[in-house]
Amino acid sequence: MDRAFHEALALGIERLRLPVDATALALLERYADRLLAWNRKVNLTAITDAAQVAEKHLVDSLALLPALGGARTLLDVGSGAGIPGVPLACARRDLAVTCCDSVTKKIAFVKAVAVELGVDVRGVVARAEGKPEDERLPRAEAVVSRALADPERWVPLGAAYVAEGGLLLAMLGRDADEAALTALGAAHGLAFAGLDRFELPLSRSARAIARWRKQ
Ligand SMILES: C[S@@+](CC[C@H](N)C(=O)[O-])C[C@H]1O[C@@H](n2cnc3c(N)ncnc32)[C@H](O)[C@@H]1O
Repeated sequence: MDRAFHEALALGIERLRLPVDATALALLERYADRLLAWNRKVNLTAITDAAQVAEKHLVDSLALLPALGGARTLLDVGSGAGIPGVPLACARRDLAVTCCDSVTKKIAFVKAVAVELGVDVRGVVARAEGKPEDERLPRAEAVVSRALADPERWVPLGAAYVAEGGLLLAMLGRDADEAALTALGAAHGLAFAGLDRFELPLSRSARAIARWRKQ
């Protein structure tokens, strides 16, 4: 990967004060390299510029690290090429990650890259419809999705996969509204646990991460 990739990754990690060690940096670089290599044959991402991959895929995923707390299992619903699940597994090597997507070729990439990197990521081809047992999907201590659905659809769907006492996470943009998110969670048995706003340093894109706890 080129210098712009390394600078974008380092800047994001520094600005957001993310706990990413040297081993994780090496794994993240290999993940980005494999993503772009596969992307020449299989359509996995519209982003092909290395610095943008660093910021919009890697840093955006790693921004979830503080929100995960002590969770030991993570389910990423609609992971596509493994985003955010695989970057999180690179940084938190004690975390058991399941990536699920309804598209077989995307999960084929997730499985291949997990073996190549030696990270704890399981890929499952499934269409998540809120019935974890029928879908061979786990109930996890943290459940997340990126770019899958708006909060009104994601909260009821994602809540079905959260273990008792676990966290549901939503990756949102500028419009995130704390009062609406609190009410939405309450309607589905979730206690609102916080909204963290930040900005991606290069693109200056506004982001927010919402957290709810299953009671
Ligand atoms: C816009 S892509 C986002 C992919 C990835 N999370 C990212 O941020 O790059 C949405 C993905 O969700 C998958 N998807 C949509 N609905 C799904 C469902 N109900 N269960 C599993 N995967 C789903 C699609 O196949 C697609 O790969």
